[in-house]
Amino acid sequence: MNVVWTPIEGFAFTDILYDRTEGIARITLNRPQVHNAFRPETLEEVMRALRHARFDSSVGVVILTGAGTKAFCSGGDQSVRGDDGGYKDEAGVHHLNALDLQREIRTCPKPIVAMVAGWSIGGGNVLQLLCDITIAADNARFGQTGPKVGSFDAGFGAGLLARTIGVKKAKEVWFLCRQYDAQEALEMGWINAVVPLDRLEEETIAWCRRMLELSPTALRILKTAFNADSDGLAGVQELAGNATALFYMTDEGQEGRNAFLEKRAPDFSKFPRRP
Ligand SMILES: CC(C)(COP(=O)(O)OP(=O)(O)OC[C@H]1O[C@@H](n2cnc3c(N)ncnc32)[C@H](O)[C@@H]1OP(=O)(O)O)[C@@H](O)C(=O)NCCC(=O)NCCSC(=O)CCC(=O)c1ccccc1C(=O)O
Repeated sequence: MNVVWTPIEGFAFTDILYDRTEGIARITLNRPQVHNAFRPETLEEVMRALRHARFDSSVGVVILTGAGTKAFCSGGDQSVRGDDGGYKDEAGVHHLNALDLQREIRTCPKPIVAMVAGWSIGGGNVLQLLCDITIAADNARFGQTGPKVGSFDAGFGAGLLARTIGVKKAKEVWFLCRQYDAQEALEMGWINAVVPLDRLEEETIAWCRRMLELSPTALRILKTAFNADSDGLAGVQELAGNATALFYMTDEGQEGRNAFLEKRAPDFSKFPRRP
């Protein structure tokens, strides 16, 4: 399969690549010299691209991946980890903005697919976990290193992992800091599929194409529903926002607005009171 990727113009990214094919936008972490470890600038760029993909109505699915075949992402770049509570940007300001990206992955109303070759480690593996679907190559290896390098992700990194692979396994992952191959990850329910490395892109595109054939509104609301309970009231807010958006598209919702604008009493009598 020959997929033609077209760069998306208008950005001067240094740490990521951003391109598209059909209705699929692809964001590539592009720091292969450090196994695609992220620094604050990397995460800002991913968030900019993700927001752009979100508001581009011709995009239905987003792929998050890493450059090359050796790594998806090895987490926070330890060489810019500072002593003041975060990772330093080029101006010396400390950030923990992986957490911002985590939330944006969850609240993006379009499915996000992690396409993983090689290492998926530390905060990089948490990003993989947060993606809606993960397709891994047979050379992929997954793990958390926090307790080894003086870090931890006690938010989604622990809680969502426990929901995904079970509490005992999640504790094992974090307490032992072992690495797991793609087949083991698949058996744990950590990822969705393992494919030969040379078919990774083809298979990922096939999964994306399937989602592009389906109702975008149904996928959008299902994504929100999967996150709603673990996001608490913010999750309910998002789910409810979808209901409001749909209601705004109905004659009944529009009657209220029209009556206000026309300075008359609304007439809701023609709308059924469904059982
Ligand atoms: C991934 C490895 C197991 C791969 O090992 P190997 O194949 O032997 O390759 P190496 O020779 O080790 O690596 C090649 C090259 O890359 C450099 N490198 C790799 N990973 C990193 C990294 N994370 N940071 C900086 N540099 C990295 C490595 O030094 C080599 O460079 P040379 O110049 O060639 O020597 C192995 O590389 C490995 O274990 N890497 C480290 C994995 C790790 O511990 N990552 C950090 C985990 S902590 C984290 O990610 C927290 C971030 C986070 O998201 C977060 C969490 C909770 C709250 C807030 C936050 C937040 O906002 O940050």
